[in-house]
Amino acid sequence: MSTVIHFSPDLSVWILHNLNQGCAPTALIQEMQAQQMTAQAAHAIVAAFVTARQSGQPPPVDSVVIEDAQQAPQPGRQSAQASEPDYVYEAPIFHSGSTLHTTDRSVRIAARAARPMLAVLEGLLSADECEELITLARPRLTRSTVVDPPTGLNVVTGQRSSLGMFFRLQENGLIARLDKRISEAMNLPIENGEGLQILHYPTGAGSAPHFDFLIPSNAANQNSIARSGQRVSTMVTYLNDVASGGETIFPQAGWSVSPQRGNAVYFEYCNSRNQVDHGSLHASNPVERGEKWVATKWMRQRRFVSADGV
Ligand SMILES: O=C(O)CCC(=O)C(=O)O
Ligand SMILES: [Fe+2]
Repeated sequence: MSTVIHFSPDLSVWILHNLNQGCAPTALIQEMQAQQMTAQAAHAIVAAFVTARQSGQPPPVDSVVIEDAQQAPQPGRQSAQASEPDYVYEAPIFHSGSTLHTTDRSVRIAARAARPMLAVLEGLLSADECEELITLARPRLTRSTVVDPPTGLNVVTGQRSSLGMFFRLQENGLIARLDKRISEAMNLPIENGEGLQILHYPTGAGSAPHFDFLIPSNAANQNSIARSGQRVSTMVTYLNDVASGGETIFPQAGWSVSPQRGNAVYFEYCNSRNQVDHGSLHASNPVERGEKWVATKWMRQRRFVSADGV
């Protein structure tokens, strides 16, 4: 199910003007909320404009479509939507400080943001580890054909789509070492992690804006949430340098993270009240030149148990 949010030409002109002036998207969202628009509608509209700008696409004309999972306001439901509590930013799960120390590697935190909570890590993986992951994953890649916005999985746009595969948790020595290091960096137990996912984006491929958390109203997610709890955080590690394009973008934060081999972007989006942060919306810009490889780790609230019980 999806909902169309219409907006006026005046609003469109206002958003474009302010973005061109360098206004922060969050400031626009706040102003729209001050004008009685719901947080969800304001987020969705501004995110659509920012995403279009960052990916060189034309801006939306007079409407945006959002999934019910994003809890879109519908005409006549404004008051119900307005009363929905905003996401409460609690103390991050993530480490504080400018360097984090895992068992076998110290990793520098190059930058961080609070809302959404995200951080850029330098040198989480060595160049050799990145190469080894690509070598092991390459023969096992399958096309990411599932386009499923409610789950945030494998959502691919562009003329070509990405290819992906999953390693089983600790399936060999290298993966065990990396599962341990990445879980330490994410400050959660190794068993809360889903198996490491490798994605390969050929030239032209990217991913559409999506959330990584599971949408509880989606029947397909309910069993998974019952088994392992919600997803709470993501670590995307870049396995190669991309000649041009392929940035991970966070439209609502106005952030764009360049893919650089061994570096990673971390973000979290679920608090102890089980609220999920719609500010964690993100996408991969299409790869303009070269190719892009990433390793993604998703963490759950509890030990991860897959559909087949392992
Ligand atoms: O490739 C990226 O930059 C983002 C990957 C991503 O969003 C995901 O794996 O969920
Ligand atoms: Fe994602």
